[in-house]
Formats: sequence, structure tokens, C-alpha cells
Amino acid sequence: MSTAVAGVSGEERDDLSRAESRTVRKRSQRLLLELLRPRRRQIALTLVVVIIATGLQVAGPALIALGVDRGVPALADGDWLPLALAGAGFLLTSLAGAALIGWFRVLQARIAQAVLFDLRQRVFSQTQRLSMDFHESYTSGRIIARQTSDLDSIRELLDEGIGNLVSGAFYTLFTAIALILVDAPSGLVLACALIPLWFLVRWFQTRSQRLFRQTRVASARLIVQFVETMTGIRAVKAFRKEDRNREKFGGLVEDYRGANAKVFRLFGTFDPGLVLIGNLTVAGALLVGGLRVAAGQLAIGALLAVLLYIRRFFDPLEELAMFYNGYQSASAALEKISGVLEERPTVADPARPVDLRRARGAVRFEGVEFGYRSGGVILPRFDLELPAGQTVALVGSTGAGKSTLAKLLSRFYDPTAGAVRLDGIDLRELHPKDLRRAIVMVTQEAYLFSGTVADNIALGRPDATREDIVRAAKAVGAHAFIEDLPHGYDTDVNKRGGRVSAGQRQLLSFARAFLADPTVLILDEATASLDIPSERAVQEALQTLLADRTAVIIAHRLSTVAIADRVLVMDKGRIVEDGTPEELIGGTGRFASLHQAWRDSLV
Ligand SMILES: Nc1ncnc2c1ncn2[C@@H]1O[C@H](COP(=O)(O)OP(=O)(O)OP(=O)(O)O)[C@@H](O)[C@H]1O
Repeated sequence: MSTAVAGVSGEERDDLSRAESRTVRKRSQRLLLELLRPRRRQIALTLVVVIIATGLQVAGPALIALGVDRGVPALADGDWLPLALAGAGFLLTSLAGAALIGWFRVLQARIAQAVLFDLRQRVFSQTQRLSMDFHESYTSGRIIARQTSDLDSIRELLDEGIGNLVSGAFYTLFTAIALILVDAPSGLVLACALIPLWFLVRWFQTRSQRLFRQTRVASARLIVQFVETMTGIRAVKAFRKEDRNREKFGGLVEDYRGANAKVFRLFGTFDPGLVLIGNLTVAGALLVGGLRVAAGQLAIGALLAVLLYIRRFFDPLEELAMFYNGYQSASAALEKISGVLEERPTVADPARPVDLRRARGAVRFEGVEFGYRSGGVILPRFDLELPAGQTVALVGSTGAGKSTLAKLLSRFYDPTAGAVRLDGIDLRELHPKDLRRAIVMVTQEAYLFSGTVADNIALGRPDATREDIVRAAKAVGAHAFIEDLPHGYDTDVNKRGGRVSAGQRQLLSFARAFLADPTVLILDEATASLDIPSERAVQEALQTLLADRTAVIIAHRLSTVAIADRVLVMDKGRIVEDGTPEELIGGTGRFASLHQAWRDSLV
């Protein structure tokens, strides 16, 4: 298999080689088959229904011919039965055909819904399952496009396109057969019409392929630009980027409009072209048929049926052409989705996890080396031992690798070499549940999910009772401000009045961590300067939070460093100093000067 297009790597490229395109196509076909296979019985039933329904619909003109050619002369002789039979037959086949087409639509929609449901779920759980490195390179705009516009174009195809294609294809096929059965020479007239028709459709396909691609690309750009502007709205506002963004977005909207206008112009030629060929064919059939009726070679009713069949032959063609559009965008969407589904989490769950009953919290980095996927060693090989229960402050200049070390410990990433061990067990051998229970990382963002304050605190332990939640909040000193919120613990954090300040947000995330009660706590301390009372509250909360567990704090505040048992100073991915705060302050190393600078800044 060509690895250059494995997963999402070929997604942004438009220069795929033939072999690569084939690989991508095969992959999406496999996915489609996988989705359809469990529903093959339903699909078979649906096909039977549409075949019978189409057969019944196509019988109409033949019954009219019968009525005209047999029924009318018989009626002239006083026998009304043949005409009545033909009339009743026409009525019945029309009714039954319509009813079956209705049923077909229901069956088809059911399959479409089931397939979409399945696909939606798969995309969601897959994107959630993929590791941090995937999410750090695959933007949220792209993820959203997969889950919205891509699934939408597949939905359109499944909801309407496929049904129209199947019924339309049977319809034209059966109509052509019926025409030949009624009068073979008229079939030749239709055959002649197929030549210009072929050229028209070819022309449409080549042009539309390019134009539809342009509209898809333009609409995808719109979504990505929109999502990126909205997710970065704070930066947009802070840097007054609104005007530039509006111009950029306006340009993209203009591209999209332009691409759509071209598509409409294309249809503006294609549609009348189809009608013209259809009408010319009817005229030709009328001329040829009329001559043959005059020569006594063709019955008048049969001529009527021929004209009806030829007219009807052209009816579904526009829909078939439309299907081509839907098919193009749905298959492009499916190719991208299948790429996302093909990605494997780089941080994989163990096949046979090692049982971790009650962790003590001894951490060891053993010959660990790490670099991100984008290349370059960020943390050169190192060993580090953190005894159970120790509070370690991690300090160092920006970009020194503090967060990277924390991410390795919480297993957002796996080391490129060596192992990170908890109580001697390689993190890669732990069941994700055990790992998440034992090691919790509190990030700077202190993200709050929509829901109540209580829900947000209970995140790490969903089975916690209200008492547990309140106890945790009290322990970290968050209880008082929560009580002051409009609905206390039941305040919705996204509603008016439920908005909390940065410091309060941090206290909530401390309460969350306290309740989760991990053996190892990693804390990326917020850099935002808090006011003095909040700082003191956070400091007290920290003391409670850190008691009786191993803790690694990426420390930005001097006060935090002071409560640590040990300080690690990092520089360019290396641990350059290691000791108690007192030792390091007393020394002459980097920490001592850092400490002095801090002190000076406080005065
Ligand atoms: N997802 C990533 N992909 C590639 N490189 C990364 C990624 N995240 C961080 N880096 C690089 O790794 C190095 C260490 O970054 P890290 O975030 O660990 O530093 P830090 O010490 O936590 O800095 P800060 O105090 O600014 O948060 C930096 O050079 C950074 O550019």
C-alpha cells in the first residue's frame, strides 16, 4: 500500500498519482462496503421493490396502445370489454407502481439513515480516540468539516441521489426495452439519438467534474476560515483583525459564488440541450412512425406508445446527471472520512493491560528521549526519579520543554525511546482507565464544559455524590464563591451569571482534581497574574491539593516554588539543576539568578 496517502496525509494534496488515487478510492469503497454489508437483506428487498415498481410504471404506454389498437375497434363493434380491461389495467399498474415507489423511498431512506448514523458515530469516536499529536496537526476546522459538510454531502447522495440513480437507471433501461418490444424500428430512432446524447453527457461530465470540485474546495475554505476566526475570536478582537478577516471571508464567499455561478451556467446549457435532443427524437420518431402507419406497417396506438416511451426515456436523464455531481462530492467526502478513520492512535491502548490496584505514585523516567512528529529531538535522553509523595516544581525559560515532560508523564505522548514508569509499570501497559485514575493533568486553560458547576467538578468521578462534590469544593476553598452564584452548584457555567473569573476557574479545576483524587497530579500553573486574595486562595488550595500525592507543577509563581520539596530547572530540554528550593536559592546556579529576578520584580 502506498503510505504517502495513508490516513489523512493525502487529504490536502491535489497531485495524487494514479496509484495513490486508486489506493484512496479503494479505501473509501471498502468503508462503503463495510457500512452496507450488515444491511444487505434490506438492500436486496429495496432492489426487488424498485424493479417491480418500475416495471409497472413502464407498462402504462403499452396498455394505452392496447386500448387504442384493440379496445377502440372492439368498442366500435359493440364489445366494450377489451377497452375496459386496458383502462383498468392502466389504472391498476399506475396505482400499484406509485404505491411501490412510495415503499421504495421509505426503505431506501431507512438504509440511508442507518448508514449515516453508523458513519457519524464512527467519525466521532475515532476523532475522540486519536492521540494529541493528531489533534495538534489536524485543525478543528477540518474535523468540523468532516462531521458537518462531508457527512451532509454523503447524506444528500444517500437520501436522494442513490434512489434516483437506481430508479432512473431501471426506468430508462425498461423504457428502452419496452420501446423495442412495441416497435423495434423505432428503437433505431432512439439509437440515433444516443450519439448526440453521448457527446452532450461527456461534455457535461468533464466540465462539471472541474466546476464541482471548485465549488467543494471553495465551500470547504469558507468553513475552515469561519471556524478558525471563531475559535480565535479573542485574538481577532485583541488585534483588531475584524476588517481583514471580513475582507478575507468576503473574498472566499465571492469565490464560492463565482464557482456556483459557473455550475448554473453549465446547467443552463445542459438542460436545454437535453430537452432539444429529446424533442428532436420525438419529432424523428413521429415522422418515421407516421410514414409507417400510413404504409400500414404500424398501428396508431403503437405509435402513441412509441412517442410516450421516447418522451419518458429522457425524463430521468437530468437527474442522472445531477447524481454525478452528488456522487463526486460524496465520494470526495468519503475519501477524506475514510482517511480519518484509517488513522491509528499513536498512543495505543495496551492489548493486555497490567493490573494496577492502588498506585503508590513512584515515577521513573528511564532512558527517555522525545521529539514531536514534526521532527527534532526536544528532550534528549534523560533519567529522572520522583519518589512517591514528592512535590516537584518544574521551572525554566519558555520553550524549555516543561509541558512536554508533563505530557509524557500523563501519556498524551509516548517517548520516542525509553519508558515512563509508574510504580515500575510502563505507562504503555496500563489500562487507560487505570492511567487516568492514577495520573491527572490540570492544564492552564482549566476548561469548563457546558453543564452545571457540579457536573464540571464531578468530571473525573462521575459517580460522586453532591456531598463529595461540596467536600472537594470546600477543601480547595471554592465553596464560598460557588454558593454566591445564582443557582449555587446548579449554575450553568455557560449561562449569564454562571461566568466565572480565571482564578475561580482554576479553583474549580482544583476541586475537579481533588475529587478525582489521583496518585500523581500534574499541574500546569496559569501564568495569568491573579489578584492578591485570589493568589492566596489558590495557594492554600494548592497545599490541600498536593498533600499525600506525587505532584509535578510547572511553576510560574515564586510562592508555588516555595512549597515544593524539590525544584527541577530545565533548559533546552535538559534538566540542568535539581535540588530543594533552599539549596538552589543558596547556590550560584541558574535558579538562584532566576529567583533573584523574581524577588526584584516583587519589590
Ligand atoms: N505539538 C508540538 N509539535 C512540535 N513541537 C512542539 C509541540 N509542542 C511543543 N513543541 C516544541 O517543543 C519545545 C518545548 O515546548 P514546551 O511546550 O514543552 O515548552 P515549555 O517549557 O512548556 O514552555 P512554556 O513555558 O512556554 O509553556 C518547544 O521548542 C516547542 O516549539
